[in-house]
Amino acid sequence: MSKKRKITIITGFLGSGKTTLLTNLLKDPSLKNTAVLVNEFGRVGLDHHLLRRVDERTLLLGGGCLCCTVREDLVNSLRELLDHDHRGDIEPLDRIIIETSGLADPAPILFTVLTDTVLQHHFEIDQVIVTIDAVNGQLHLDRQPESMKQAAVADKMIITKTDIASKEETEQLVSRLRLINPSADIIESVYGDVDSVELFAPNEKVNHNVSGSFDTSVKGHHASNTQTISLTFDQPLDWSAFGLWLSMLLHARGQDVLRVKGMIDVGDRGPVLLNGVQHIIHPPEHLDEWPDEDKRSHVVFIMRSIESEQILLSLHAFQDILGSRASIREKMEVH
Ligand SMILES: Nc1nc2c(ncn2[C@@H]2O[C@H](COP(=O)(O)OP(=O)(O)OP(=O)(O)O)[C@@H](O)[C@H]2O)c(=O)[nH]1
Repeated sequence: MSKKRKITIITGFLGSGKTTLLTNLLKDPSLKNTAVLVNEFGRVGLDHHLLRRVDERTLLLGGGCLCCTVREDLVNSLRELLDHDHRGDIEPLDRIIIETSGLADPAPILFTVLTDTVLQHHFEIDQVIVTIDAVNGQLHLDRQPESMKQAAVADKMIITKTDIASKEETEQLVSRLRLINPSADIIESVYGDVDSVELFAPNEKVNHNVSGSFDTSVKGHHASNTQTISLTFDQPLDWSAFGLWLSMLLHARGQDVLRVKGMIDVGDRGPVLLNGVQHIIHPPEHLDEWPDEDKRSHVVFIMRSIESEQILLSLHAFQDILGSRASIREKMEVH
C-alpha cells in the first residue's frame, strides 16, 4: 500500500494566531504537497494550495459522547481530496493541514479519521498543534474549558504574540502549560515565525517529570479538577493485557481522560508509543530505539474528575496479567 498522507491539526483559541501561523508555514516550499482544510468561511485562498471549506455539520453517533462524533463534512472533504490525488489532477499529496475554528474540539476530527473505513487506510494523524496567545492565554485557561482541553490534547504548543507579552507573562504561561501537558513540545513564536522542520518533526517525548519545570510563582488561578499523573512500571508490560485495561478505562471514563501518552516497554528492543485523546487511541507505533537511557514504561494521563489512586488501584488489580507493577511517579493538580 502507498504511504499514508499525514494529517496535522492546527487548533487554538479564537484569535490566538492559527491563520497567521498557517499562512507563514505555507510560504515554505517544502510544504508544496500540502493541502489545507479550513472550517470557517470567509478565508482568502492561498496561492497554489488547495483550500477546502469544511462546514461544522456533524453527525452524532450512538451513545451521545461528543468526542465520538463523526464529522461527515470532513469525511467528504478528505475523500474528495483523495480522489483528486488518485486522478493526478493536483500535486501529489503528502500532508493535509486542518485548521479548526477556535472553539472546535479536535477529538471528533481524530475520531473521524481513525474510524472511517476508507480514510484510515489513506491518512494518518501526524500531530495536533495548538496556538496559545501569550497575552491572553492565562485568561482563556481560567475561563474557557475548550482552551484547557486544547492544551491537553496538544502534541506541540505554539506560544504566539511573545512580542507583545512581558517575559514574565510568557514564562508563567509556559510553566502552567507544562503542568497541564508535560508531554507536549513548547515553541515560542512571533507572527507565525516557526521552523517548519522543527514543527513537523515527530514528538516522541513523554516527559516523565510532571513537575520538572514547575514555577511555584504560578498561583492564583481558579481551582480545577484536572490532574496530570505520570505512572511508571517496574517490568515489561504484556501489551494485550495493557490494551485491555486501557480499553476498559476509556470505555468507562473516556470523556474524563483528556489525554494519555506513553512509551511502553513490551520486552522488544524499542518501545511502543501510545497516544490517545479521550476515547480515541491512535494506532500504536513501535519505535526502533528508546529515545534515552530510561527504558522503563511511562504513561502520562491528563484527567478530569478521576482520582489518580483509582487508576493505580485498577492497575494493581490487573497486575498479574500485566506482568508489572505500576507506581505513581508524579502527580499534579493543574489549574
Ligand atoms: N503582535 C502579534 N500579533 C499577532 C501574532 N500572531 C498573530 N497576531 C495577530 O493576532 C490577530 C489574530 O490572528 P489570527 O492568525 O487571525 O488568529 P486565529 O487564531 O486564526 O483567529 P480566529 O480564526 O478568529 O480564531 C491578527 O491580528 C494577527 O495579526 C504575534 O505573534 N504577535
